[in-house]
Amino acid sequence: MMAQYHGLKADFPDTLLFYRMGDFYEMFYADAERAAALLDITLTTRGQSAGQPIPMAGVPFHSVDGYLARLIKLGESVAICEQVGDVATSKGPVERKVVRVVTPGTLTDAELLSDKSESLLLAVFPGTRQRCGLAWLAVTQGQVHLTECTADELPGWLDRIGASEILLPADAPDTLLRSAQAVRSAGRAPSVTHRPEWQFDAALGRRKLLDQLQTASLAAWHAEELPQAHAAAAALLAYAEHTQGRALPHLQGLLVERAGELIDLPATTRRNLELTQTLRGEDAPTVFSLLDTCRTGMGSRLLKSWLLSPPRDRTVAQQRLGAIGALREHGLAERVRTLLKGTSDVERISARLALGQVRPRELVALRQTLQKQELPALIQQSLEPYLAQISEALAPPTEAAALLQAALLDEPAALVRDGGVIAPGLDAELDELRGIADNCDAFLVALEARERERTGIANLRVQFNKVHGFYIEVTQGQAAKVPDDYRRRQTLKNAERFITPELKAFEDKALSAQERALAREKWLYEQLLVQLQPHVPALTRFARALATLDALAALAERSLTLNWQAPDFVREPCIDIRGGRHPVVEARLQETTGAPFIANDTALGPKARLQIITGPNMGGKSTYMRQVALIVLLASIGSYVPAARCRLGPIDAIHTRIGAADDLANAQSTFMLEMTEAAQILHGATAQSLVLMDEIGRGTSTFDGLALASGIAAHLHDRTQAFTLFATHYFELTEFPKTHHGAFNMHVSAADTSERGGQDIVFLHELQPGPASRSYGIQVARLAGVPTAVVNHARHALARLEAGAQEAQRQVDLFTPPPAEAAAAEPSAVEWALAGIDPDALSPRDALEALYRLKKLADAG
Ligand SMILES: Nc1ncnc2c1ncn2[C@@H]1O[C@H](COP(=O)(O)OP(=O)(O)OP(=O)(O)O)[C@@H](O)[C@H]1O
Repeated sequence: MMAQYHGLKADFPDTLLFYRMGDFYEMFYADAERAAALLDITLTTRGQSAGQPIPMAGVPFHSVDGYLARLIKLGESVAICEQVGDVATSKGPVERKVVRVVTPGTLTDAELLSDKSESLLLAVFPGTRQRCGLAWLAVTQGQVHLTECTADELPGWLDRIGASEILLPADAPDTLLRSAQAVRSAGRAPSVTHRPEWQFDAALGRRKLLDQLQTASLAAWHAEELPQAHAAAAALLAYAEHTQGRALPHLQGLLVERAGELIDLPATTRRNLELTQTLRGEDAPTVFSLLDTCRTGMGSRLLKSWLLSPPRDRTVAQQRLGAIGALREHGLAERVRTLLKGTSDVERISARLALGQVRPRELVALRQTLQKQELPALIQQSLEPYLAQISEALAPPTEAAALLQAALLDEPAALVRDGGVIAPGLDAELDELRGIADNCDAFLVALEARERERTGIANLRVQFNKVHGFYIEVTQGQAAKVPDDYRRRQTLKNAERFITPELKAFEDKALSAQERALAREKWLYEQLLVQLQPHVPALTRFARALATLDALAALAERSLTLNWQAPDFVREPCIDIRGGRHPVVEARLQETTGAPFIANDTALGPKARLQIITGPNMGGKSTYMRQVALIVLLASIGSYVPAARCRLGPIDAIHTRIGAADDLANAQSTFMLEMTEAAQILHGATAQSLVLMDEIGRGTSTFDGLALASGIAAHLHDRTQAFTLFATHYFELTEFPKTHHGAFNMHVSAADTSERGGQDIVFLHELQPGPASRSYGIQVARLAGVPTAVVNHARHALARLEAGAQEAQRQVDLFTPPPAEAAAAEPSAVEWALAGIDPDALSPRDALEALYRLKKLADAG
């Protein structure tokens, strides 16, 4: 047995091997020690090897899911090895096989997956000449995604994809490994798995994709010219198949994603806007938790993917807005949502069906969903084109429904091996086997009656004994009358005992009827899965339509409940918002104090593109800036927005530099992090980007900070020309608009009632034109309970400082650009890029690409 174990383990050196022994999965040697530590299970020993006891640890097979879930969370992978041979006929240890490998990026088990998020597997091929290929998928979805990018762009892509597991070639450079390990998806680093280099082969990948899509060319997907991505796809598909122990017939979609198609949402933006996680790492309250009133898991997952990947092109958003508009009418959204209640997760069930892992109860849930006919009929009533399109895809695959109806009991057992899954009437043999087991006597009585009639022997008897089994007994006097097909089994003094082919067959069946009924059910179930396979693509389409409708209906419901309005998209550059609100803060206020949220306007355009926002702490600056970004994002995914009106021009990115959380894990100081993020924004933002800068520079001394903040504001205004919201505590910056025509001052209002005999400062949260008249830091400190003596001290110090500062400011002009020579001393972006090009090493295609790149840089500069 240990020899068999070692043979199997050799194929999975880095994976925990769960070796099935009776009712347990056992682990040995280092696996046992690791699992015992991770799972807190007992480490024992078994037998000896080279004079040493063999460490062993095990988990019971019936509770394996819980242990798997814990191991996967810890980033481990597990190879499940089952007994596949027949215990009764095996000589030596029963044949065993690894039937599948459970890894963080290839989960399919309903118990291990979250309803609301995908578990993604990503393969990265470092490629040649600085061009990387990426291919990714969720095994529970039907689509492979491809892209190619430069090495510089890679971290951005890794962040956006947020894979649970990343495949790299064994010889991947260290920089790539570090980039992969730096990604955080839901607060966790992905597990990195190395695969042999030869698996990253472009020709192989292309062929695999063609096979998967059953097509002769990838041109229809615009995926022919992506050799690096093909190489990644080769490793991706091979690994996915390897883990599932089979082909993945349901992967029939391909999507090429190109940089420039999506609005850029860097990881910092996703975090700062608290899109799917709060800054503390919780799931709620977030924008997604507020939006997600979907009725199904697949709807929630789709909505989340919409939120995180807003397209730049407005076609999709317009389409969704049209559908939401129609769903808002005549209570259609609510009717749809009522019908969607109780809908099963068709997407995941279809994937598990394709992988042969689906359980009987999932199929019954699928059947119930397929039998609901009201939804397409209801949607059909709407004349809205996108809903009409969805309604067509919502016609359930009736043949699959019929197969399921005929095959399965209404309340089947949880597992096929327990029996009680297949419906009566599907299979005569199973019905008979069950009949025998349930009703052996009745069969024998009926047989006896038939044989008496056939032979004319009135006292013929059908009987059973343990030694001889079933027999037909005829008295000696009547023995001559027996038909030819009677075979003598035993002769007694005054009776003959016979067996007939029919009775022999019955005997075989009866003796093992129950066992055989179980085996037959298992076989029939497998047959059912085979028969259902051709319907998987239709089921996947059906699932997609349901999920889309669910997500749209949720957005429609939200827009009605939260009083949101449809945005307008325009060609001219602008962000024009009337009565904008921060949806999450508004909802929180309503839940807690019941205080109203104060709506604010935003008017940004080419001539007024940089707001300098001042005002007291707690005044609402961060809330205001985030709300603008959220309204832009929500509009871009095709949702209604929390505003009375919103006109929005083209947007290519939302950049944010907010807050000052130390990134201790990466050993970066607050200030270093602040500047790294600022640098990324200054390099990445364009005139179509929205940039949020919250108190940049406060991580260092006043002069340093102020000088940097003014330099950054000037760059964003003069060079980048992005739409910028620039919140600051440096009053000096309120002078900025005087010399920069595209900048203007705004402030959040507050009233200090202390001077009028009141106790507190009152925040009005209203954004008003012009700079704040004064700083309220000291009032806020008093509000927070800082001792009066300290507050008084601070007041005096402030008065002295202000007097000094006025004097100093007269002498320094912060916003004068540096002398021309100093600026020229630094090479421009184009010069930098040129220095990095070696003309002799370029192919004609690369040269052309480089030329385009340089041109773009020059234009941006
Ligand atoms: N428009 C608004 N209407 C009602 N309440 C608001 C509004 N804006 C902000 N608030 C309330 O004020 C609180 C503080 O807002 P916010 O964090 O935006 O202030 P801030 O000016 O950025 O403060 P700091 O400079 O200290 O970060 C919010 O948590 C919210 O409860």
